[in-house]
Amino acid sequence: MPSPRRSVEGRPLGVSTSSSSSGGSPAHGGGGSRFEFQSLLSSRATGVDPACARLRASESPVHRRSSFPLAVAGPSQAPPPPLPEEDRMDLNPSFLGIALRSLLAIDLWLSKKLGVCAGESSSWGSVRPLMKLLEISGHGIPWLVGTLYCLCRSDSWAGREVLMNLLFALLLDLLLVALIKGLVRRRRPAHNQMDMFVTLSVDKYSFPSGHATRAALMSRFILNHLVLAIPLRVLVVLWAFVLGLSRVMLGRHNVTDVAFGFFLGYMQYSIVDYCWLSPHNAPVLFLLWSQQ
Ligand SMILES: CC(C)=CCC/C(C)=C/CC/C(C)=C/CC/C(C)=C/COP(=O)(O)O
Repeated sequence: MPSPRRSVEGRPLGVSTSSSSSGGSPAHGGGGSRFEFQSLLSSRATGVDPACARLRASESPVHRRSSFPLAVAGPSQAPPPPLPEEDRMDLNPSFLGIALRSLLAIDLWLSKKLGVCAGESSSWGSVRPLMKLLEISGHGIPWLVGTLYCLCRSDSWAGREVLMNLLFALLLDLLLVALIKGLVRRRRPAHNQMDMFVTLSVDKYSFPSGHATRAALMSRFILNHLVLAIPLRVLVVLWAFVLGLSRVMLGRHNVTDVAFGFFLGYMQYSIVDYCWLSPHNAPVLFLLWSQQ
């Protein structure tokens, strides 16, 4: 009977070629050798060095899971059925889980550190009124009211077209943010004071930041449809960035809420641009509005 080499854990590391060719007498619990025999055969068939294949197999958590019980089980116990190849996919969620948990921990730690205006007594508490002013500048209501007002006052078709699309962009943003907030249901940071100006019911949730989506969407919209001097263009980008930062400083959001909000707002503009409403593709809308 061939004597298999063993690892320090007592697991068979492989069987000799002679035992393999003669069918392989189970060296340790029967099924363990068969498992090794198969891995050696497959490595030879693919032209891989058997030593490397054995090492990889013994390092693989999939292999470890199936071979460990075999090493301790008695010869009378039947080996568990071999794990299907696709079972290796099970490893990804745990690795992804660890990565996500680490990212979440960094996010929470950084957000708490940056939440310097979360309360009046916070280290930057004196800047809080300024941050709240910024909050109003990115709120949905002033933007909606302002757009509707300009739409009523506009006397050119070109102006009406741009404003109609701005209104569409704002409504799309409200809808998408409410939808994602309702689905994800991530709570706002514990250090946040819920003293925001007019909120919807989903605004008790923080992912994504509605102010960040609006900031990215509006700044992209303005930069693409308003002819502005360079300093004003820089100011628009700066406003969007500082508005996003102020959400974390006020303790309203975690960093990832704002980062995803910027990304979503940027993508929303692409949707608006793609579906651009004009008297050609939405004549009813423009006719209805001109009759107001
Ligand atoms: C006027 C028209 C045509 C429609 C009104 C649509 C509507 C339901 C408007 C509500 C606006 C509103 C209350 C928005 C909430 C904005 C807000 C507080 C977002 C939260 O931002 P966050 O950064 O804290 O996530």
